[in-house]
Amino acid sequence: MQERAYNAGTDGDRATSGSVRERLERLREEVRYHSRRYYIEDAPEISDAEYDALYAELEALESEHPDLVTPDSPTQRVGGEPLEGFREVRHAVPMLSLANARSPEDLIEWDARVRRLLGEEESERLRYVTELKIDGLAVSLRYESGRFTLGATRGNGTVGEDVTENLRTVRSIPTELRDDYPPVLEPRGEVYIALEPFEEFNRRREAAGERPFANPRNLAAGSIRQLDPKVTRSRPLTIFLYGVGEGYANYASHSEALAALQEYGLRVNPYSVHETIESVIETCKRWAAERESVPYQVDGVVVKVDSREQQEALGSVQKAPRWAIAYKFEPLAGRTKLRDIIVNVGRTGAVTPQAVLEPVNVGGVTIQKATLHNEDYVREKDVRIGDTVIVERAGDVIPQVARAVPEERDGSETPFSMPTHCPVCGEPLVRPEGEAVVRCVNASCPAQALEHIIHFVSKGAMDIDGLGEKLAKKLFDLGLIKDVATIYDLRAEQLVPLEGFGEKSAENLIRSIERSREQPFDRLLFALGIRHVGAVTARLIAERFSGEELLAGVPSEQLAEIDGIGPVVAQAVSDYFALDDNRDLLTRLGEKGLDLRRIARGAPESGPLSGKRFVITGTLSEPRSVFQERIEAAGGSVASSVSKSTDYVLAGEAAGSKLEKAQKLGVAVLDEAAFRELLS
Ligand SMILES: NC(=O)c1ccc[n+]([C@@H]2O[C@H](COP(=O)([O-])OP(=O)(O)OC[C@H]3O[C@@H](n4cnc5c(N)ncnc54)[C@H](O)[C@@H]3O)[C@@H](O)[C@H]2O)c1
Ligand SMILES: [Zn+2]
Repeated sequence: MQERAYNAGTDGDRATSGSVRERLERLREEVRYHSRRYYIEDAPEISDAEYDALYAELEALESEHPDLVTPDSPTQRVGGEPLEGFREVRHAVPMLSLANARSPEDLIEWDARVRRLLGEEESERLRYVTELKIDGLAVSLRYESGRFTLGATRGNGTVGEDVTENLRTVRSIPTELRDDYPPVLEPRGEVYIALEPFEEFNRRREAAGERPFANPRNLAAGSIRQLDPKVTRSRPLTIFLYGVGEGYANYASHSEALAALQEYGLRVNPYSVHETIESVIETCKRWAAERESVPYQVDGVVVKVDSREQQEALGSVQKAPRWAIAYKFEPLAGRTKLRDIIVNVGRTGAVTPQAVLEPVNVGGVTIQKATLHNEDYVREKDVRIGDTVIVERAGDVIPQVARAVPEERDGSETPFSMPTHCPVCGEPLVRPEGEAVVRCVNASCPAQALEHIIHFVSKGAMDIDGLGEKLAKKLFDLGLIKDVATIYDLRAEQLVPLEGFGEKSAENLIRSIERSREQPFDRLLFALGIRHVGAVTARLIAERFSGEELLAGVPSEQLAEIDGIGPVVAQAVSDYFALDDNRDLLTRLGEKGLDLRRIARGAPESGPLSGKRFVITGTLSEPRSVFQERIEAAGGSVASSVSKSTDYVLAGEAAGSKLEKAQKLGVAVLDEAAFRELLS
């Protein structure tokens, strides 16, 4: 299996690639190879999305040819074999995998099947539980008379590895349960590492000259399947429990079991209960849209039939129960061709290489451009023009080229070299010492002015509807706008003769420019594009200082007194206003009627939470937007960072630095129950 695995999966002309039997065997070999890399060696070579695509192809082909399905096919077996060096543990109740749903339609189909199997009468009391699908390592914990006696990995589902000593080092796994637990209880869950500690861990590793880990899942799995518990202890592992193996019969339902686990002192994955599949779908969609608000890696939502009796009636097929299904989020990675590498001059003069891609759908968004960060990155990753590349979208970060696929090269690919002169103004570029970034330092470089304009009119900034990147460039090239202040001098007559404009659309644009004058001062401050000043920082500054005050000059020490603003940001802001050109710009904007007043704290409206400022952190039983809506409906508001002016922090599971900050500042912290009470 040294042959490059994924070639077969992307083979265009399948009819010529041998008989179905051969193709099946080749796919199986590939899937087996990558399963071994993933489950046994904790060192995957391809992304989950790529693996899932291979697996789906195998499944599809097998379902077309059911007679060719062999019992040793990866579709028929769970995970991997136990590692040597560990004692084997035979699971009393098998630890299974989950069937996948990739769309709401899949869930509807699954619901119909469940109802059909249960029969009409039973279906009437059908309830579902939804939980986030955590990307970590499945383990089973055995408690006898309330004492932790045995911990095991899933292994191949029937036989796992004894990792008791390693699990003892995980602080969120209690050695003793509290309250009245059953004599034998086997809670099951996922050991994982949250994103923040993962990044911190990698930072420290890199500082020590060691290689960083690719993702939290690999680090968590590698840390548990580790022969030396001392190493495990040094890893920021934690656990969420989401089920019970042996001892499950003590509970009438899944949700009852979860509530009990919580009573015993175990950390339970947040969950919510639903009466209909529509409500389940709604929740799945919300989580998909808000997956980035979850402080640990999740790749979907698990939907489970709540009643234990119903679960038993439904039973299992092959390697997964019929009573549960995983709604998978769209992968945030895709594979495509790199057509070209161009360089982009940003509004701070930073010159960054950008990938021009063959359009590819990544997590529901079509991507045509992605960042390549800087010259060193391109060199280290050896990304060449013409390469097949893997593109990733992580959080709200700009898509990036994660790596090239060198196996796909045909020799026509060309390496990239950074230009020596600014592609926009022609001045020589400089690379300040110790920096990875190449810059154009020409203050009158038009690229910077144009980038400023594009940022200024964008959605999060002044939000001028109808004035997008393309049009901004056109107006700039025609000399109709020179800087952001001149946007407000535009007249409809100037627009009408332009291609794509009529009288009506010209007036519409002028109207939306007019409207943008009413944007609050923090938006304007953000729109100016001051280095390091994002939307949140702008708001913090605008709460304290007005435009006039900033124009008069606020010393950086005074800015740094604002909670949430550090010395670097404070310096950048005071530097900005120290420049005549910048002061002049703000003055001109003020003359054009833009609001330079400080924004006062939100005036109280009616409602039990009127005037109260919330920050939401951690994972709650429902997506954050649900809670935000409730807060706003009750007259409160939600901010993204904790400061002295925050009234409450609503904290779910695995709340990180925001919770710490709230505690430090003495801000009241609410859990869901306390929040509900406050609302009523
Ligand atoms: N990159 C690779 O090379 C590679 C190789 C093999 C597998 N994989 C990845 O592994 C996954 C497939 O793994 P699988 O078949 O073991 O199962 P799965 O991850 O799809 O589903 C079952 C597992 O989900 C986990 N889980 C998380 N939250 C849960 C919850 N709330 N309730 C119940 N279970 C929960 C449990 O560990 C359980 O064992 C895919 O995401 C696949 O992409 C990747
Ligand atoms: Zn330039």
